[in-house]
Amino acid sequence: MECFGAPHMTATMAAFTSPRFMSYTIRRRFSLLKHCRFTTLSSPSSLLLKRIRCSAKSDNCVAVKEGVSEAEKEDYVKAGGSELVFVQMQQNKCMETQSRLSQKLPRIPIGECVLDLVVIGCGPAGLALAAESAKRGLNVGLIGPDLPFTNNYGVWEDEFIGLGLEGCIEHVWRDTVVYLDDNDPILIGRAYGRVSRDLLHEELLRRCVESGVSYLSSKVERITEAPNGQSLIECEGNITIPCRLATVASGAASGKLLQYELGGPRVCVQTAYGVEVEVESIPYDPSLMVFMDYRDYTKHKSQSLEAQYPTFLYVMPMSPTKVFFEETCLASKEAMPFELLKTKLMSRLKTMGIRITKTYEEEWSYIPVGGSLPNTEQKNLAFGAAASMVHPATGYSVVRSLSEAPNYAAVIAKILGQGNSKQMVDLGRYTTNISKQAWETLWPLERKRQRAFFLFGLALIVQMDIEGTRTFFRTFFRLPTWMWWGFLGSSLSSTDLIVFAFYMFIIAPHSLRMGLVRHLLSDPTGATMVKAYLTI
Ligand SMILES: CC(C)=CCC/C(C)=C/C=C/C(C)=C/C=C/C(C)=C/C=C/C=C(C)/C=C/C=C(C)/C=C/C=C(\C)CCC=C(C)C
Repeated sequence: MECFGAPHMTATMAAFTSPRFMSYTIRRRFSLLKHCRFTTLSSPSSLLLKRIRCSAKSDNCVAVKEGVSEAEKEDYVKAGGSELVFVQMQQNKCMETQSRLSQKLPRIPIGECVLDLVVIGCGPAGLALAAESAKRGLNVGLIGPDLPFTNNYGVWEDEFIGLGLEGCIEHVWRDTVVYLDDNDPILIGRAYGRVSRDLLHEELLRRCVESGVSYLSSKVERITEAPNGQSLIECEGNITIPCRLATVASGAASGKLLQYELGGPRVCVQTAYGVEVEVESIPYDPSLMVFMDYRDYTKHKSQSLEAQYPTFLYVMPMSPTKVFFEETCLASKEAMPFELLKTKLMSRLKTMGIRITKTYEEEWSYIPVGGSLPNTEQKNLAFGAAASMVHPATGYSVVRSLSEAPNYAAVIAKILGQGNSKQMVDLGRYTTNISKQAWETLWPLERKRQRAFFLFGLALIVQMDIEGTRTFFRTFFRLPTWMWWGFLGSSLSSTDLIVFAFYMFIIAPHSLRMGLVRHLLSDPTGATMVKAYLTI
């Protein structure tokens, strides 16, 4: 669930890149900006440009399969595609609906004090953590580009109610449905909501204002450590902000500010292409959200596409004729090309007899899943996707970040409170150890075990063909509700996950059982999972 679009000219691209990860969302909006081209939300890098390219001539964004050379990158910059253009464009756009952080939050006083905590990144995870930390009496600064939220999140309604954020849900479906084949659909019995990115932004910003967070609209170049143990946040424009602790919450692109464990599992990718459209009619019940439609719409006409990248349709009917469709590849080793996703979506809709009469928005989504954990020996902390908090087997993360922010903030406040600022300044090493306590709160052994299990599941999913995927999810959704609800919400303990695994094994058809055992014995994630469970 996410972004939007523009017709002939506007292409916005929110991109997050790092040597380790790359994540981006590209939006087009079909009405407003006329002269914009493209840029990245965070720093453009050659890695990003290898994957994405926007045509400066046509002003349309296209995802490209081939790499983009440094020379082409330079040509692009010469042609006027600068980060600044993008940021301005984003800001012009967001001003329609979302407040600027810099309008509502006081500016970080530069050169006047040492902040307790700097949170880098202004997405949901960053805002939530900044607000929660300031609420606990810390002097908190938030740093990042003053850009709007571009994602439209989909959430289980009960989880958002639990966070006190139900007011940010713009549409609720009383139930959710999964189609795996032409047999009976599976009714999940759980209400699903579409989060309004505007309302969520407003609410989290309000919490920052109320708790006294200060703000600097800038891009962080690096974090260094002063001899006295302070962290120095070096921002563009030669601005340096000293603080006692820094937490990076700038998404999966935070690689240059953080260190990650070496030799971890490879990063896989969840890709999706979506459109919000007006149609003549839809063959779905508008009161139900379609979580996954894995039905064979090609009727075997397009075997190669299905075999290479099994995808499903994610559908949010907003009314009997207004609907959001998203063709989604749950996870693959290599990113599924966006053009292919789009072709599949259009061909699926055509086969289903769905005629689009108007397109409101278009969205591309790229979410890295899996990969390594941050190195918990480092002094700088992380939160949200930067801290590998994205659920490896589903790609969901916002609920986990929002729900863990209060506890994480409490631990940060506690450990900063353990040493007065003199101790912290004098004893750099002491501060490092203090960070370790916070890391262990985020990634205790128990969480690491759960994650090892999810990574095992992710490795299993990416090797399945479409038929295997259908069999797998037929089994998954036959588990007792608490099990698969808990699995999707990351709330099963590592012991629960063992029960989950055995249950799944027992009810699985023979072919899947064999697959599970083979995977356990042969895939490296199987051995890692067993090791994680044996570590005490
Ligand atoms: C923008 C945004 C944010 C977004 C966009 C895109 C989209 C739309 C997305 C969507 C998504 C979704 C819907 C998702 C979903 C997902 C799911 C459902 C998932 C699930 C998963 C599951 C799993 C992984 C499981 C696993 C399991 C296992 C691993 C098991 C195991 C077992 C065993 C091992 C057994 C053994 C035994 C013996 C040996 C005896």
